[in-house]
Amino acid sequence: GRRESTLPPGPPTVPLLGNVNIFPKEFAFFKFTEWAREYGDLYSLKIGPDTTIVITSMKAVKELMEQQSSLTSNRPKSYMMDVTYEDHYAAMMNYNETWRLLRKSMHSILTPSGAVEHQPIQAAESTQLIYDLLHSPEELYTHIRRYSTSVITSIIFGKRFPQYDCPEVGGIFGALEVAAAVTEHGAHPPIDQLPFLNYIPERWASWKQQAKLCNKLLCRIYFHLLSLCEERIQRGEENGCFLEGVIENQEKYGLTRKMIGYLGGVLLDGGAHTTSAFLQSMILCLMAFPEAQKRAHEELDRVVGEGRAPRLDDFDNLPYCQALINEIHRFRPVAPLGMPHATSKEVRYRNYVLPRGTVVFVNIWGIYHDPDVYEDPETFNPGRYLQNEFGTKPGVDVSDFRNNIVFGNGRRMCPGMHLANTSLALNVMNLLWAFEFSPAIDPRTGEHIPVGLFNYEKGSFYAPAPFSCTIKPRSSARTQIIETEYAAARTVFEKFESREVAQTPTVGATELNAGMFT
Ligand code: HEM
Repeated sequence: GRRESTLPPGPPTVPLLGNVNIFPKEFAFFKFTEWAREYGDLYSLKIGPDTTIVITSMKAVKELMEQQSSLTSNRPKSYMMDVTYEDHYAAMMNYNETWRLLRKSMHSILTPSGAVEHQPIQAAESTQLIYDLLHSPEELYTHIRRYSTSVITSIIFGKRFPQYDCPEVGGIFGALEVAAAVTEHGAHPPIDQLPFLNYIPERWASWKQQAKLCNKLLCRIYFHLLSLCEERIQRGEENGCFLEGVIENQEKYGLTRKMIGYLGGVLLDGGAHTTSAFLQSMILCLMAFPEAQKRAHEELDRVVGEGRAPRLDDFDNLPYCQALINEIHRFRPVAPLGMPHATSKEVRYRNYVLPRGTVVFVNIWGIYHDPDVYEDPETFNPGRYLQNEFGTKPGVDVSDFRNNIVFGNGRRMCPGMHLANTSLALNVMNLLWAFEFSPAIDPRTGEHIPVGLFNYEKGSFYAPAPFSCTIKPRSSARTQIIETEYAAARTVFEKFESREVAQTPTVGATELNAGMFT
């Protein structure tokens, strides 16, 4: 547990455990940020004999995660991930030949030109989102979840979900929440660093039961969706989804059926929760900072007007909406600690030596909330991104900055980034063009319910806990247009709603309701 002299500094250690006793159990980025202010932009934590480093500056991200990306692109060994994904995450996602083949197979979603093919379903789903909000605004939270799940399952598996109460959608989110909770760092004992913990029998080791159950829940969903895709191919009813291309090239890529199911699953996990967390945070910010909402409304009125709905090509002419997206990423990043990387060999950086297997966190929260870099970082102010591209204070050296840090770094950069950017642009435009969002009124007091800017769920992703909100359409002309656009979107939906034979699984409601994870 003792810190080697060749490591960056960090909090004092205790014998054997190192820093295990002070490793935060939830919302680790808050503590990581406090430590960054004390120990600097590169510090280390000892987790038993293993080393973790935390990076909290754009300069160190560039020098270590990008310029030395060939050494810092592994994923840490993780018992929870191995059980949850039956070893497939490690097999597919470690930086090896399989990973390279998979990245190749992801071409149709990875590249900007490939992602363009999926825009029609993204636009149609976004239309359904505003249609749903028009008709049942009180279900905001579940409408956003339906949207983000349906758009990703359509693109990846070719199957859409028109309602939230399809058994799959609730199941997907239930399972993803469980997965995010059980795989959160600090949420369970450090089994990877202290392997003797693995000898604890399952009946006393709640984390073992949770990982197994999580695997069961996720598997049912992934392979159910894969069967639907396979059936469609057999019927000759392909709809251009991502997995059709993978199945067609299965031999070329050397993938088993199980790997294909997990590949789809990993993309689903990566895409559903993130997009919905972003949109929910956006609505919280719009309620809490009405001035920002007003400016976005004014810009949309000027550029789009109320005679038609926004189109994707409007986005280039909407600098304030672009700034709003950057500010939401900064203010409430969906993955405040990204996803941890690990070093594949010994790495030398500054005057330090980081051993092979060092876990590396990029503390996105700490970078984006640094008062030396951002004026008043705890205030939501999209305008900062109009003053300069990176929203920084005057005089800050921005030579190492980039705005897509929220999507990760180096060779592991998020493969869904282009799809996500399209989704965010479409929804920011549509939601703000169509509605005004304000805090809900407490029926007992008649007062506004305060906006819970820190009322967020635990887990690897930072997503708001369910909240209420008043949503008003901005004009009857817009209401009319939403109805017409939704009717037109039906033609896009049809091919993602083909008849099915595969039985819908019971997606773990019993286990979830059994309160095993509460
Ligand atoms: C707002 C939206 C999103 C955000 C903020 C986001 C963020 C991230 C981050 C921070 C990582 C870790 C990168 C790293 O390790 O350096 C990641 C990885 C990943 N993302 Fe996203 N993501 C988003 C949307 C999506 C979408 C739509 C998809 C699917 C189409 C997706 C699929 C994935 C996958 C599969 C990985 C793991 C890649 C690997 O391990 O090599 N993400 N994402």
